[in-house]
Amino acid sequence: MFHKIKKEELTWGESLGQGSFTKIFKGKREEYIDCDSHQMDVLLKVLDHTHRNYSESLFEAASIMSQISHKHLILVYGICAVNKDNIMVQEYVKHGALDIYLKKNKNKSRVNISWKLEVAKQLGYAMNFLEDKRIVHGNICAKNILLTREGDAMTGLPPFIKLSDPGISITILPIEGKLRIDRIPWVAPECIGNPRNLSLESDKWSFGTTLWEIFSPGDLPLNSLEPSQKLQFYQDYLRLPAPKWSELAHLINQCMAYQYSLRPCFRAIIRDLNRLITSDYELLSDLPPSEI
Ligand SMILES: Nc1cnc(-c2cc(N)nc3[nH]ccc23)cn1
Repeated sequence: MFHKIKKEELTWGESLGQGSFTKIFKGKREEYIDCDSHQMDVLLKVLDHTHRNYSESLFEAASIMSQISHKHLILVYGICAVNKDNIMVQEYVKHGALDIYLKKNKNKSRVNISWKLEVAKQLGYAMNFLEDKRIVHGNICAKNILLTREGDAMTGLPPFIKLSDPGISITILPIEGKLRIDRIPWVAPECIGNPRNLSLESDKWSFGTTLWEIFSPGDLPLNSLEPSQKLQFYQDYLRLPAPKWSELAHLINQCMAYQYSLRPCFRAIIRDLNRLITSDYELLSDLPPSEI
């Protein structure tokens, strides 16, 4: 299941904010290797004990990911139980979540089309790895993509991302609450009525929404809609505003097919992303990012 971490190994640092049922802190973990002590930066994800049933879901999701290792998946070191709180100890990823990073670097030349395509392709590799292992993530979105390396266009050094754990699964979120509706348009339509429809196919829908996020200039999809309007969006089989780059729009719409059996596998998605990378998108590159 999980490696048990002693609280004496951990030093608590600054608060980095909070998720739906979690508080996150930067920290350090003292590790002894061959009698030498090593301090490493870690992220401490605390689940407040008032939501104990959510904690099982949080740790179950993370434990699935910690049983596999891939360069584009977050590393979970283990769990530390302190008093009634459960703390997940993860590797610390220097540049944080992609959604914040995209907003902060909206008009920076560094975050150009090839940068975004590279990030999308790396996410595709992580998802293809999970698909091959028949592992459903369940919460693919820019907020759960972490940036290990910003990359440098001058030296041609690409960015490097890691997919974070999915956090609380929508199968746990109560339908009466608006938390599940709030996840529209990331959560696939078939999962709104019955979250147990969460599947490898629903991850493809979320990948499409995340592609849209990566290429939109820091906007959130359907951000202006009320929860009831978000539901209506699915009932009317509507689509997100298409980016001007028609090949990209086509790939996003293929992933976000309402008929889940029509969504492409990640091997095909990676092939299509490679085609976008080699296409003459240079023609687009003189457009401002918001025009893609
Ligand atoms: N596994 C993770 C997850 N998030 C971070 C992170 C890094 C940062 N620079 N600012 C942040 N603000 C919030 C979270 C965070 C780091 N590692």
